[in-house]
Amino acid sequence: MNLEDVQAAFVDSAAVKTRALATLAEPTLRAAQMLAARLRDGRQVLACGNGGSSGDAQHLASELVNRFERERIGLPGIALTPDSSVLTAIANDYAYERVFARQVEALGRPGDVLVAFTTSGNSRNVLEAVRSAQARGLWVLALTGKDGGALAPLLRGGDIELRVPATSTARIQEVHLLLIHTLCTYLDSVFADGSNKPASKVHADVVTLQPLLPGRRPLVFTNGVFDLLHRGHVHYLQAARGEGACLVVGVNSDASVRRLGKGDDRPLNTLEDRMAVLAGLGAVDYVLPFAEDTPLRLIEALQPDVLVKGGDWAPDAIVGADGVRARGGRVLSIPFAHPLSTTALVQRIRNG
Ligand SMILES: O=C(CO)[C@@H](O)[C@H](O)[C@H](O)[C@H](O)COP(=O)(O)O
Ligand SMILES: [Zn+2]
Repeated sequence: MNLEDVQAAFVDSAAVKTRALATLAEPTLRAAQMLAARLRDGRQVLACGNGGSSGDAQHLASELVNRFERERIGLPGIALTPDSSVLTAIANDYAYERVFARQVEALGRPGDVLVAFTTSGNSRNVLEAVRSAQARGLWVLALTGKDGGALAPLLRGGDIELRVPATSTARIQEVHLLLIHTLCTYLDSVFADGSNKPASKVHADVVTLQPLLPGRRPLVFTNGVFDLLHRGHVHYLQAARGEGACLVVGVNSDASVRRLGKGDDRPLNTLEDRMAVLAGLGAVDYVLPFAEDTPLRLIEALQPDVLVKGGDWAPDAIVGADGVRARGGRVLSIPFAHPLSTTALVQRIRNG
């Protein structure tokens, strides 16, 4: 090896990073957002890989538990690679393929994250870990390379693969380290205010909510305008929450409220304000908007176990009822125990 070879290694590494920029910037941001949302929600990160990738798993865990570039709270990151007693026991008593999967089964809880490092996508113990993680309701973030190997087709809808566009294991690993640091920079920005406040209840889209839902079933969904929150609303939302383990409320966007014909000046409160008020209720776990006339898209994406409407809706008239029932779910109409309508309230205020 001469000086030119050394220079070529630098140039090659830089070229791979430049190529990766084109394909990986957007999914890396999405992965960072998912990771932050889960950590905010009290979930933990497990990480695994072989050889250089085992170092990556430990590198990530150390930066989560300790800190990265800014002062922030410690975050729960566990590398599944460094405990030789655990590794040798599992490899000896079961098989080497099981060394990570067994730990995922022992330590992982629904909603946690598995970060799987494999440049080929073919390490069998990493594949087994991914299968175990999926079976337990963990979200999988896979850092791969080459053609994604056998791991890529294993991944499901919500999972994310960051595949480095290169074939050399070393070059792929060099980008994996960049990805680790980029994820950590994002986590710094989220947690550096010293806060460990829980995940925001308000979501702009179902995509950021989805990762927080594993382990939160039966999932209850309801929807409405909630322009001026009154006692009837609060009572029915509490009753709805009582039907399951998690209540998601879909809220009509301002334009979608205007299309309901409640009056030219409605909604009185903006979508942002209406969602913030709902998020303040203990009964409400998550709030997200829908811009269409009906919340059907949200219902199809969330697949609730219980679909609820407040007031005098006949269950059969509730949008999405057929799909929920077809999946074995329940559809309920919860009458307002305190029948106050926002429209009537507005009228009374206007009339003085
Ligand atoms: O660090 C290196 C090569 O740069 C090696 O230790 C490399 O990580 C090992 O060969 C691994 O077993 C490769 O596994 P994988 O990336 O294909 O999952
Ligand atoms: Zn290496």
